[in-house]
Amino acid sequence: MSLQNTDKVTRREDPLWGLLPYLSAHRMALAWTVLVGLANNLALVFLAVTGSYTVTLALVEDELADPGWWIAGGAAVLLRAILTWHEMDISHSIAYRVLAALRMALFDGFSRGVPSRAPGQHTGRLAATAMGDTEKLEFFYAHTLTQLAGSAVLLLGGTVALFRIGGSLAAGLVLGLAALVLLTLPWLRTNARLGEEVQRAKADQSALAVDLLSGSREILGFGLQEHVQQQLAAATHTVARAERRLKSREAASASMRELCSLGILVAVFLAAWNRPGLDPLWIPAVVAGTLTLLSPLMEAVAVFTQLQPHRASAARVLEGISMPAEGPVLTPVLPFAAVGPLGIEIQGAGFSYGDGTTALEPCWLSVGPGEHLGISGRSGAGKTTLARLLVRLWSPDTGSIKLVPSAGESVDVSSVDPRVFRGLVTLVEQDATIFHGSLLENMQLAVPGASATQVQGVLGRAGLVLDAGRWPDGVHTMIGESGTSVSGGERARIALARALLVQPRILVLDETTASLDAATEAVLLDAVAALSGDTTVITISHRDSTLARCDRMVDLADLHSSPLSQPHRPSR
Ligand SMILES: Nc1ncnc2c1ncn2[C@@H]1O[C@H](COP(=O)(O)OP(=O)(O)OP(=O)(O)O)[C@@H](O)[C@H]1O
Repeated sequence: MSLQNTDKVTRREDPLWGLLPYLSAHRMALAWTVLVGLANNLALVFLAVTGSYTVTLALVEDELADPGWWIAGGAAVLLRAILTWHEMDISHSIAYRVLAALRMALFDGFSRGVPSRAPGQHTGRLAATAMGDTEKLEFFYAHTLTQLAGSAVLLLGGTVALFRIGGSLAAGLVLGLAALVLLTLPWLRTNARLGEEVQRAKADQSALAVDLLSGSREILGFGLQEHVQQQLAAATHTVARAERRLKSREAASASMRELCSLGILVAVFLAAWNRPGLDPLWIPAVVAGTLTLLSPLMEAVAVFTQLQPHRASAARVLEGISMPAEGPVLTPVLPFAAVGPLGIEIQGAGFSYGDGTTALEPCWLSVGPGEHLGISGRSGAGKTTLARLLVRLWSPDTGSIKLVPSAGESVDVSSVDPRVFRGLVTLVEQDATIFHGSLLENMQLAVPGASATQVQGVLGRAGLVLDAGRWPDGVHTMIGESGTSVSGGERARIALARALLVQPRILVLDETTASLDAATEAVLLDAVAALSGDTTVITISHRDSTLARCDRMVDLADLHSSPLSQPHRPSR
């Protein structure tokens, strides 16, 4: 699942093309940018030609050009002013749209595929892809692609125009550009390697920054500040060194391009000079026009030398976007609108992680609608894995998990519309994430639009009373990133309240109360017990005291045989 492993993406297609379908909504805007850029470049070429001609005429012949030339020149200046402003305006707007489209598709992919948390996967690298790679590609699609398309048209138009003046002039341009491409080719591989080195160094730096920020307590606790500073300095140095090498290479490439530009200009000048029948007054205009034409063409060649790092960025983004869902939805999606509590039927469900580790041996279990079941088991038996299968974060490799309504057909969890399913089954884990923001904002993640009164009510049911001393702004009190300002007990109550707000039919609690003292746990268990009958509850815990109030208790180790041969344990 690692984003560094690009094998999963189909390599038959260039990843830069592969991302285009995600931008298809903006294709008209992109095409318009190409047209505007092209018109702007043409206006510049026209301005250079008319300007040079009128100046040459005045200097050499001591004669003012016809008013038509001045009017055309003035119109070109005006047109360029308008087009430059418009180009800047639309290219910024399209850049933001491209960035938003790529990031939305990427975060969709991450949210589908990231729950597996494979060992090679790192939040810092995912962040580097979401921030750095997408920005690089935003520039590519919003500016570079349009620039390349415009340059191709300019090259064609310029060659035809020069050819009409004389074949040797066009030959000077084409041969000069061909020489530049030939000189550039051997550098491509090294440029690509250097570009990728920079991206890799930045991704490593991002991963390190995430690790250091999340481990700040350990850093202080173990007195590792100096070590951390050295690590950061080394990572920064690696990025700087890679960037320096890339920049020097780019500077050398730029010098080579300028040399070739000069060669082309000299060739065009000599060809024009030797062109019989060409009025010498037009020679500076031809050279000026060619010079203006060359600037975007040279930039296009420069872009070509830097395509490979863009390709690598596109491959990483495409891989993120194409992450396979860990809990895919089976088609057809079945209508499921059962009322009342839901039971669960687990039939031989087993699961292995991508690295082949068997996390859960096939197991069988029936939970009746409205039942409160407790599951215990040794550490590493697969309890958390089972909880995540129940809420469809992942899909079982073997067997099935079905929702059982009080009346009507059972339905495989994978066939239920994801939006419907999220309202039916909710999981609360021990380390439930609290997001940066206020208490209310955290609660509204579960139910957007939930009112302050609703939130207060549900917090009260979970045993969290918002007294003014501790919660000065009530539900609007900020609780900080990862819930920095809340205690373990408060975090557990907030997480439970957030789940209760959804009013799920099935509530799965995975060690939710594990870090709480007996009194705090009792409050939470009371809130859970009050659900009995309306909501099916599955409580996973090591502690017998936590499971004591369940209707029935099972040990995960006993579930690996079919229901008939499972050992019988007395109900409460
Ligand atoms: N992302 C992962 N990749 C590979 N193996 C994993 C991953 N997560 C868990 N495992 C392994 O799967 C097995 C089951 O893990 P799980 O967390 O489900 O057990 P558990 O019963 O909840 O354990 P505990 O009671 O200690 O929390 C363990 O052997 C664990 O090492």
